[in-house]
Amino acid sequence: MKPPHSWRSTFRYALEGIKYALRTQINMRVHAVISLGVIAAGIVFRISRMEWLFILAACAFVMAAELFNTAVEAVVDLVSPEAHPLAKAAKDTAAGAVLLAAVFAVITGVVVFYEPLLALLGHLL
Ligand SMILES: Nc1ncnc2c1ncn2[C@@H]1O[C@H](COP(=O)(O)OP(=O)(O)OP(=O)(O)O)[C@@H](O)[C@H]1O
Repeated sequence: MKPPHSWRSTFRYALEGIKYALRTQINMRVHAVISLGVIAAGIVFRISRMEWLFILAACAFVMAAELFNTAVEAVVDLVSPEAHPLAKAAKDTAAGAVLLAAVFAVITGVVVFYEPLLALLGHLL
């Protein structure tokens, strides 16, 4: 039996996975940039503690879904490089999870930032 990995190496492998997704998936980079922008907006607009929870959950949800999607794509490409209906089902389902998470994130962003953005526009115009 293989010896268990140390906590440190488990963490390092997880970071390698995140770096792999950032390097190979443009969508992951887009999610990361949008998440940073939304976090900056949260600081600027001084959103409430509850709003922070929703915003951070939405960002984490989208990026976790994208990481799972990347993992599914890698496994499918490994085991079924040629076209197969189950390969299609696996990739499409994983992509569906990302879409669902992204829709939740957009709704969360609108609910949280709608009023402060409107107030800011009111000041500027
Ligand atoms: N082996 C396969 N068999 C059947 N259909 C496939 C297969 N690979 C991909 N597809 C179909 O093509 C679509 C796009 O696949 P692809 O691997 O390009 O995914 P992607 O989401 O565009 O990934 P990437 O982010 O790497 O561009 C899948 O959602 C699926 O419908």
